[in-house]
Amino acid sequence: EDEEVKQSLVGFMDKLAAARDKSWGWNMTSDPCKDKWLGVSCDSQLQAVRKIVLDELNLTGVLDIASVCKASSLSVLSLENNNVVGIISEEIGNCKRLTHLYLSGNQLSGGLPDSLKQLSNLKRFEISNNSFTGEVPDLSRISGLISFLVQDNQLSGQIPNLDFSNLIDFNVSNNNFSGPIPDVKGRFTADSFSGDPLLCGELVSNPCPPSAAPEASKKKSKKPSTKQFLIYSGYVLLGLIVVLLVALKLGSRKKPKEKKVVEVKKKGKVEASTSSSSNKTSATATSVTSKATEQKSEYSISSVESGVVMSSLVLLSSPTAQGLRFEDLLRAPAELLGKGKHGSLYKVMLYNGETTLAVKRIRDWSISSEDFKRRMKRLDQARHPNVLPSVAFYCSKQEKLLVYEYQSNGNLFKLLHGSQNGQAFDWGSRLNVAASVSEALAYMHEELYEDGIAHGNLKSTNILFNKDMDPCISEYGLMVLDNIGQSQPNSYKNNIDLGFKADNYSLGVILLELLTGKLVHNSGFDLAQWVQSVVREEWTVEVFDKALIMEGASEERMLNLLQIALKCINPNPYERPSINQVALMINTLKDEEDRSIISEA
Ligand SMILES: Nc1ncnc2c1ncn2[C@@H]1O[C@H](COP(=O)(O)OP(=O)(O)OP(=O)(O)O)[C@@H](O)[C@H]1O
Repeated sequence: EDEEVKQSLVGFMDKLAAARDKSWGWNMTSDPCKDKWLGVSCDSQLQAVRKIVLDELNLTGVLDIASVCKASSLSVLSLENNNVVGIISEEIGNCKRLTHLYLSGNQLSGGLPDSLKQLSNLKRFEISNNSFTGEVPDLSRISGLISFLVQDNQLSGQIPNLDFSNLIDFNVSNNNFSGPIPDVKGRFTADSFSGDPLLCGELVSNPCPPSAAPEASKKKSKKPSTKQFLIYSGYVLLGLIVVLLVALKLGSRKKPKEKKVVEVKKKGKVEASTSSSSNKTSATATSVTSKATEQKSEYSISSVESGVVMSSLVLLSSPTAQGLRFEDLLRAPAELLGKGKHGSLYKVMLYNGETTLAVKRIRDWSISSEDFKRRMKRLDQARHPNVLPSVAFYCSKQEKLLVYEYQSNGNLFKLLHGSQNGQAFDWGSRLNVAASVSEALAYMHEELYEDGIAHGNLKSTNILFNKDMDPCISEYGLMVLDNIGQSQPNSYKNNIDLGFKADNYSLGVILLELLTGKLVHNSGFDLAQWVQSVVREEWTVEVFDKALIMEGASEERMLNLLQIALKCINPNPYERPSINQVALMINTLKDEEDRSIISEA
């Protein structure tokens, strides 16, 4: 770990247990990951602290959230059944990757910070048996929450607005909650609400007074209306500022731009010199020459060649693209990374290597410019932390360019099949990838179903690792219809539903890759067929990657994941489960895995 993070962690432990056994580690002369501090688990790739589990250790000190959240990769914090005092401070919002917070059975107090609602990855929130007071912040936007246990505190206000169809554990009993019990979709019984005398509803056999609901909604509707008014005025103001800025920018750029087009026209072609040995294409300013013999930059556009004024680069909402101009892309040194059936991918270094982008050039995509633009803008709205967004795009009749941030940590294919510099890709990390990818895909499917935009080309080379080594699905929605047929031979190209079901199949194949460590296709070998035949012969355990067996990964959970994968690759698309179901099943498995690690620790 980073020295600074280490220092914060030691500070966190100093406050929890000033006098502690030396054998725990937790000091500046050792490393939390390499020297295995008590209760600490690390990410095998990043060597960064992922889990801190310090249950039942008689800790009597103060909880220092600010320090522990300096470990930015922290996903699990568990201090159950100690005697820790203090509060959950606002800095909890810095624990961006936190998925599991277990603080039940302590003497924590104070209100719950508003920043809790920023923890978009949170799955389990368990703080029962403490002395928390006040209202619970609005957690309705944390879509992945599956456990919410806050019983035996002094929380008040209305029951928080959660997605009850997603929750597996829920308990608000023995608090001071009041008002009507929401529709829990038949998933929870009266036990979850007992000991809150001010609650009303059928479940607790305490009918709500007829005035209660309208009163509550009256009160509610009054508050948001002022709030909404402020929000809307904010939007209008923001809109005006943006329009003004754009107008100013356009005004200031107009003249030089016209000049540039004339310049390009005069010079004829935009040229680039290509170094044949390294695939490197450099299209620097000096290479803009009129020599007809030289090759055109791979991603320079035909409209320039034919002298037609080019349409400009459309910048999307990512800050990376701010100020990016099409000319910048044309002039920057570029390296060809891959050339597929439908397009090529370039690594482009801008501003002396300050920014590195990946530019996908797609040819022959029979989509109208309008549809393409609409699609790109729609994709820009559907954002998920595990989906790589496009930062800009360019569209002409002949070709489309899509610009992404370059991810330097490689892709899932390389991690599984390439040389890993001796680093193991362990079962926990594989399950993590499966859970994150399936969740992200489920989110995108839900957001984009109405628009009929599936991924269309999901495979392990399209799962990239970002700087935190979190998996990110790339090239979502660049579906060239042929590709659906490629990943799933029986699909009917024009049917949107089948497009989504094809993603499902592709996800199943990725799960098989994670489980077997084998290539999807290899000189006549077909992974899906092979796994199905081995399972038919009842030699199921034979399919698993030897590295996983050696590591002692749970056979039961590997078998469960295999069952999920087999459901996804069902030859009948309509019998495949939805990605939402798949994500839920994988997350339950991951939770079991996390639980087992916590109980082992
Ligand atoms: N934004 C990115 N940052 C870094 N590497 C990327 C990025 N996007 C793609 N890559 C990598 O570049 C290589 C080439 O990508 P490309 O998309 O051309 O090929 P592919 O994924 O194998 O095939 P397809 O054309 O079917 O998508 C792949 O190894 C891919 O993982």
